[in-house]
Amino acid sequence: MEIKEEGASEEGQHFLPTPQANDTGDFQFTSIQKTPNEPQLEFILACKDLVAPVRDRKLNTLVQISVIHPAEQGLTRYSSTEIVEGTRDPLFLTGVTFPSEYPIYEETKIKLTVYDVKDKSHDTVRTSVLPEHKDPLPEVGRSFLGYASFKVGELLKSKEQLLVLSLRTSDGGKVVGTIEVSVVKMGEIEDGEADHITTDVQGQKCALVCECTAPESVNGKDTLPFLNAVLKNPVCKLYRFPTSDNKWMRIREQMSESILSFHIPKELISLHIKEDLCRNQELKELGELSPHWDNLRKNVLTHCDQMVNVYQDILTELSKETGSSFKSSSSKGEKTLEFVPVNLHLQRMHVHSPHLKDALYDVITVGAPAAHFQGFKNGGLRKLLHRFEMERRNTGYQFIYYSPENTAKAKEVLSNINQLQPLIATHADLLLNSASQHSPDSLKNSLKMLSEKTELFVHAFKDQLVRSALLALYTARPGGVLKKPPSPKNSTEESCPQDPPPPMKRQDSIPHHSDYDEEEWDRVWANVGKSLNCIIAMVDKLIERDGGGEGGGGGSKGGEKDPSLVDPIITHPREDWYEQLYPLILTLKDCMGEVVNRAKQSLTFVLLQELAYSLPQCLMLTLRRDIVFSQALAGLVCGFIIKLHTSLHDPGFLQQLHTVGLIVQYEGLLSTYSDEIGMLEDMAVGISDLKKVAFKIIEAKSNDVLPVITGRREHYVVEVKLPAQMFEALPLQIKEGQLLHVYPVLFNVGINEQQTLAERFGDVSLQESINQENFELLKEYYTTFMEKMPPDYISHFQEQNDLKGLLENLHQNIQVKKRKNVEIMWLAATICRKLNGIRFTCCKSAKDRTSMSVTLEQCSILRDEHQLHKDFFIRALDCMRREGCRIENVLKNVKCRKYAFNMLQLMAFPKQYRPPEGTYGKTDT
Ligand SMILES: O=P(O)(O)O[C@H]1[C@H](O)[C@@H](O)[C@H](O)[C@H](O)[C@@H]1OP(=O)(O)O
Repeated sequence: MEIKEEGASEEGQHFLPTPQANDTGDFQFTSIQKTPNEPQLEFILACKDLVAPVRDRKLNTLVQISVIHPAEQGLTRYSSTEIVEGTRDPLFLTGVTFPSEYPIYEETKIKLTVYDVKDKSHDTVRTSVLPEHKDPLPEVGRSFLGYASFKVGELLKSKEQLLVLSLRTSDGGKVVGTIEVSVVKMGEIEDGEADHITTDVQGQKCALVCECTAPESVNGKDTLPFLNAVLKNPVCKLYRFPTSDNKWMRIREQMSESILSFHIPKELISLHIKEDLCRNQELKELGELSPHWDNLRKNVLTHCDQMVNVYQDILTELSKETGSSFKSSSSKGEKTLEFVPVNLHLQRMHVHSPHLKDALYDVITVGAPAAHFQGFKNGGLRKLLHRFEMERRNTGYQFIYYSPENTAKAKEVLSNINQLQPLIATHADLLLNSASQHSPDSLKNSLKMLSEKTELFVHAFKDQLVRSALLALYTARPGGVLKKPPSPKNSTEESCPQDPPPPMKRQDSIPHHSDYDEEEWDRVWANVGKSLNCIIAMVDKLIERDGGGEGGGGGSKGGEKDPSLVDPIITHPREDWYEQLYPLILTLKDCMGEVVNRAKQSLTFVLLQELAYSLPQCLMLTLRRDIVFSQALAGLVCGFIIKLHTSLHDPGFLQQLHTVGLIVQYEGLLSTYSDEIGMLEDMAVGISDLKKVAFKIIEAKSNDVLPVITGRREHYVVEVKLPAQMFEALPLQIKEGQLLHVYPVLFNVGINEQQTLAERFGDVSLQESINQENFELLKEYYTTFMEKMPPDYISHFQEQNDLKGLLENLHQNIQVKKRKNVEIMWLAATICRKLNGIRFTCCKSAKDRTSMSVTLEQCSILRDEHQLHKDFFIRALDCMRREGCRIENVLKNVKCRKYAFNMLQLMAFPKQYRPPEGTYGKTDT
């Protein structure tokens, strides 16, 4: 068949197969036998004896790979190799990979077109995916040398899965060299596995025999279906690079988006709505207040109700985005997508190198969590929150100042009450149930549970804040102040609502009122404990008299019984336990109800104070913080799930997970200049807020594997589901639902031209203090890690890693005032990887600077951990930046295959962060 390049579309579309792409119509095609979730076909290319159109011209060649689907005549551009310079026998380091989802069959035809590139700066100026051209695109800066084509089935059935094809001119006549196509299989155990292409790589003779050691199943293939439920639209790229001992390593780069980008924000917004509705209800139930406070409450409620509507509208809009898994950089300012992280991806590098175990290196790349729609004119959260708090502390009246810690405490106690009260009621009912069954063992167990929960409940109120809030609320009640007639201010307040409000009450002069009976609260509160003791005593007595008294009730504690309360109990042989216990349980519930009532109202009054000051501003700040947190959380959950799945078979990791928790390290590339200062301020708070998140692993009971979030702004629990088989293999502590903690740290180093301005004329103190503060956090984590992990683990760990040295080095680099000190990022990332942590890289859009950084990190790992040949470091870097996943990321975001840098900008970049010629330029972002 004559191949005509009809309707050739831009490379890169292959990773987004349309539904039609899978539709084979009436035709029956032969599927390729494949390992689940592994690419269907991967091959590498080399040319030999290429004939230059002009004699003596040195050839700079690349191969463009196109696909002709069997049911169609048209040709789809699929990918390209890198340009290999100055040789007639180019051996390409960039290979070709067809992911498992790609509609490829044995009948699919592959066309390989070889070009001679004359001007590299033009080579990647293939900008748009949209226009469809009838004829081959006029190739600026390159000329056609020859082409060859083959059917996938021919390659797969060929001897040793190798084809040597003649390259012909476009009229199909003249042979202009040969091209070798060789199938590769990553990570498969093959004795004496060999590459068959022998050639000279840039004058370096490579022993082209890959002596692959049996690789471990780094993919955790059994966990992949589960992981694939959250990862979507993978893009895969394949490379082979020489090692320092002249062997080959193979690298597969993969980049996937995640449906968590949208799922987590939706979950979170629903929780905010629930939390705020509940708070609004509690404000309404605060009871009668004096006119000043009542007006304040009305005002607060009006605004808070409006705010709930705002969240509801956003949720409605987001709910329309069913199935979405990617927010592009160009949508970062869209109001309805504010809660969704920008350009979130898993960037994975799978390395298969001789003599070493296969290894996976994951980085989550995402735009810095920031409130783009609200903008950065007044800075970001770090500054805004600080300023707001200072103003609140120092100005105004009309409200009582409670510190942010006290406000947070009030929210925590309220939430504990809301959780514990129904729990205690349930356990009390279970106790009655056991009593009616006359079962001593079950009675003891129920009592144990009831005692534990009630003790927690009583403990929740052991706080001075509740006392002071009770008094404050007392004085805010209409009757509360009237009891003290001598105060004219107080008496007028009741009769004359228009009068000026009472002066602000400072926290350092916590409300005090002589008529207020502080001990009343103590009595109410203590009654809960007392009524529990009555129940314990009664259970002990019932069991004892039943003849089963081998040790008393499960919950009783020496000295805690109040005999005066137990004595009046009249008992009978084989008495009705239910009847004996029922009134005591009723009393417990009543006492608890009383405590809950008072505490709830008083703490809600504390929350009223928080909202009362500078109301719209306060709510906007909360919204901003929620937005930033949502973006950060979506990334974190994605990172956590991926980490869990890839490390599930590592007992050391699992132990670390439940004894120490996980370090989560963020690399920021934002500059401390102009708007990006605000972004960094948002990001710093968003990441720090992730401390409020804990994970819990639960067994998946259905096909719905999406994580579930519970909690409220002060504390969230993310439940991650695992299939039964995997769940069973977990350590007991994790299976029992122990909360798993994360320790986020952020290190930022601005690298662009804006950072140059900041360093010369601006201020870098924000970056300095963030790095300093986060270094302390990282050090704390390391100390806990060393303390909590078992000694034999630690001694082995220390043999392998000099973490102490790395930390010292990082500290010195943070202290030293060196411009664009990118060593900080390398050290922080290395420490994170060695500590089994979750890695993130962020810039404004996670598109350009992030791409430079992750590709540099990947190649540095290949150099340091997998003996990448030192002469190939830059070539490997250029391959990844030119034809790898990250250029596809740029294309996905801005529909243009160019990093958004210009020459001037790049001159300001540290050298290793500059992309190769022809891959950057002006784009419409
Ligand atoms: O992915 P980023 O590095 O945040 O993209 C920047 C790019 O670095 C910069 O050179 C360019 O001028 C744009 O500002 C890019 O940001 P966009 O958000 O506009 O893609």
